[in-house]
Amino acid sequence: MLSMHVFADGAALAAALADFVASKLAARVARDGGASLAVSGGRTPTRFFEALSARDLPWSKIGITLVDERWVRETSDRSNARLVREHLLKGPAAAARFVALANDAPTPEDGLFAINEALEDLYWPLACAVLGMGEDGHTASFFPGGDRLAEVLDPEATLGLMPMRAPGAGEPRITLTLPVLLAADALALHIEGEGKRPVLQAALADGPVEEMPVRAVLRAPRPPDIFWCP
Ligand SMILES: O=C1O[C@H](COP(=O)(O)O)[C@@H](O)[C@H](O)[C@H]1O
Repeated sequence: MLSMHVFADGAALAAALADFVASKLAARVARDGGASLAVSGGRTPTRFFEALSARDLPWSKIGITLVDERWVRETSDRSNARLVREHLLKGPAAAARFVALANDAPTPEDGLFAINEALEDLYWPLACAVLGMGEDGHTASFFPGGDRLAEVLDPEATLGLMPMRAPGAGEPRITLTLPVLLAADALALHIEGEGKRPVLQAALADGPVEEMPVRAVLRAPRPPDIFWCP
């Protein structure tokens, strides 16, 4: 059953999504002594990151990583890690442990082993994953036409992290796979802007997952909470 949370504006959405994520993190820290969060990049999450960074949480017990990354240096304004460092890992949240999904290796394939090793230090499964959605219906780096789309969407995928290349993706990518995301205690889908309203409507309608890969999470047995504002 889908839960749709609709807000008048991005500030109200950011505050509510920060509360949602903070509650999931706090619950896992209370239960396990630590918790992990995976966040998306792109343009949408900035306000949410700022709101979450100010929440009163035991940040030193919290690990943060990304849902997906573009294979670029952190100096690039296309870097999702850069967005996290500038807008989330500040104030109290600076005490969190951050594992980036890109490194200096020339390709995602070359860098994968080291990233997987670093990810082992986080608490699994994730307490929460926050997804975004592109206007082409991608989420994470599950792109229409992606060269490894079938593998990342495979519910039995044994790898948690995979490279991805796609015509609409720009740079080579790296992404958490669907089973890792669906194993999270809670999943949120964060969508802002009138331009994405028809995209979400189309994604919620019938049609192949390969055309709009965000359908893979919308049709999951435990679908995400959707946080939407115009
Ligand atoms: O490329 C990406 O795009 C999506 C959506 O980004 P937005 O700019 O439309 O908010 C994002 O969720 C993903 O993490 C990012 O790598």
